[in-house]
Amino acid sequence: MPTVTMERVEMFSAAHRLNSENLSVAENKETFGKCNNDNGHGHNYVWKVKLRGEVDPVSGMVYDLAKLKKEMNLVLDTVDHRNLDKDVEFFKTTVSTSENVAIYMYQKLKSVMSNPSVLYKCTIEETPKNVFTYKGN
Ligand SMILES: Nc1nc2c(c(=O)[nH]1)N=C([C@H](O)[C@H](O)COP(=O)(O)OP(=O)(O)OP(=O)(O)O)CN2
Ligand SMILES: [Zn+2]
Repeated sequence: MPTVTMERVEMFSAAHRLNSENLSVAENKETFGKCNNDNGHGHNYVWKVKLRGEVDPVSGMVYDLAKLKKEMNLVLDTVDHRNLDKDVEFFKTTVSTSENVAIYMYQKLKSVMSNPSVLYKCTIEETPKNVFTYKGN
């Protein structure tokens, strides 16, 4: 059967602070600079989910978009209008860089998808200039 990729894009707003519990106060300042500011800062993140799979001959779809929308919303609810470091368990022990946000969103989505085998990659655009992609490996 022909293989097709499909992509859905969502946005969310969240606050965070780059700080590692494995670094001293001075090392955190040195490593993360302004992003280590005590009171944090925020982003309007863009989240792109790409699926890849065979087109089902009956439905004509790789994956039902209505289903994907619901599943992505379950993940968005955990981060949108949140403080990532304080509200999301994953980031209590993992620095909230966009590399790790991409990993979190990928793993969380995979855990709620009815057919996770078609999940190809998740991309996080922290700003239009800073873009991060995780493919699950
Ligand atoms: N590898 C990473 N480096 C940095 C990350 C990250 O997630 N991964 N994040 C940050 C900060 O959190 C911050 O989001 C950077 O944003 P911003 O200051 O807007 O980015 P730039 O400095 O590139 O923007 P300019 O417009 O060029 O000033 C930092 N590093
Ligand atoms: Zn940031």
